[in-house]
Amino acid sequence: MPNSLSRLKFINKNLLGRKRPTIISVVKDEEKDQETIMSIMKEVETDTTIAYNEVLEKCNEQYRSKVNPVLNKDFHQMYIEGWFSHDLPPQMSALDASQPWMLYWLANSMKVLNKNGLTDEIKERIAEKVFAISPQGGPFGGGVGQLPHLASNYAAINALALCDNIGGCWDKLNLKAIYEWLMSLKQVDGCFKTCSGIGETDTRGVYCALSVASMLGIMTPELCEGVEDFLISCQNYEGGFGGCAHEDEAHGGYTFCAIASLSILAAIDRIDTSKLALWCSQRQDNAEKGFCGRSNKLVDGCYSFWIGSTASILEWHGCAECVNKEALKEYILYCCQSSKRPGLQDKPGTNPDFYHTNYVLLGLAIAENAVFITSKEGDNKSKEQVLIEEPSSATHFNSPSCLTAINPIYGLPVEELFNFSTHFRHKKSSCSS
Ligand SMILES: CC(C)=CCC/C(C)=C/CC/C(C)=C/COP(=O)(O)OP(=O)(O)O
Ligand SMILES: [Zn+2]
Repeated sequence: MPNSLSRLKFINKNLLGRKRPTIISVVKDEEKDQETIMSIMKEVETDTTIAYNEVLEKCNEQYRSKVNPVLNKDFHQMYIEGWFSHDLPPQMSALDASQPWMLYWLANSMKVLNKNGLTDEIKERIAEKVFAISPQGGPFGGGVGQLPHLASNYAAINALALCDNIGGCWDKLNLKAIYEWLMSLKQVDGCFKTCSGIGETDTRGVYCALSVASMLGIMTPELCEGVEDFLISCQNYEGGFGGCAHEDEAHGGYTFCAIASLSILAAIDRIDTSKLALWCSQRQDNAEKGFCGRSNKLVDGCYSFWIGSTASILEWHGCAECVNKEALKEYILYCCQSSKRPGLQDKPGTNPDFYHTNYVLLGLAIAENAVFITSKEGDNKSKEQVLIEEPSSATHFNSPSCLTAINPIYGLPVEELFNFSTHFRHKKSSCSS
């Protein structure tokens, strides 16, 4: 035993870099049956179990303390208006490479809360800021003088989609430059590098590339070549998707990127949807009620969108409801907002931020606003196409919080997405005629 303990300590310290102490329990030979081992497992206390119990206690405090809370819409709207009308404090300089993200998160949160909430003045300022980053009309980096990046380019295009073509800003986009840049990032295995030369490759990049290309009407067979196969290879034994191929750990964020991309490619039927649905349902626990992003991790409000939209897309494709939307709504209303500070948060006791405000609101909008798509007879359009091209043929059940209807694939309001993509479809057909 002393030998094996010191060997374990050596492996942990030098090979795995773990800081936690190793706990060793001696099991007598006659006790070595399944049950004894199970009970030892339950008794082990680790940083993970301590953190889990602390979070659960904080959630329970919220569930005990309030009676049927509602979404405090005016309060959260104040949060967004406040950030649109003040300079960012110096401690937010860490977000310097995420400027288009901040525009998208804030503008989108406002639209979800109130479809008329963005003033023309704010829309003009958003467009001005986006085109200051790339006066050539894209592709876009995270700020002035920064290299174009798939994630910031995605956020910049989404932010512009929320601006109703103010000042003709949609026509300033350089579709040719964006398309050629996307093609230059393509890799032989079907995914995309996030940035020329130094970028990483995973399902996030694929989603950012396909989302933008499909909205701008610049999807081509060349752009999509090998993408489906790459995405399919990211589904692992758990049923969810990792960021990379072949058994990378399944994670809510990467799973959303894969499933939304496969949905854009109308290729959902090429994956194991039942296993994915089961994995999604395993992300939700009866106790906390919200979703976690991966096995044995903590509940977090942003997965209300990453997992919630994955579940919605699966439902469109005939899977039974695999998450408990009522429980999720409770988590959001009880645990992701506080009466002390406006904005939405990850979990009780954390601070609200732009990212969580957007994704918690999107998660609530999707959970409350079921969208059913009915294809017309003889119509060979995919459900995704129907929703983008003819949102009026989708039925929306009004949400109790009266939130704007959201397209789960794009994380944008159905109406704005329709107007934006229609603009580019018309442009394309008038150029080719
Ligand atoms: C459109 C686009 C680019 C989407 C990105 C989606 C994505 C990958 C989201 C994951 C974000 C996240 C909270 C990671 C945290 O990992 P963690 O280890 O801190 O959190 P965990 O403990 O919840 O896993
Ligand atoms: Zn989060």
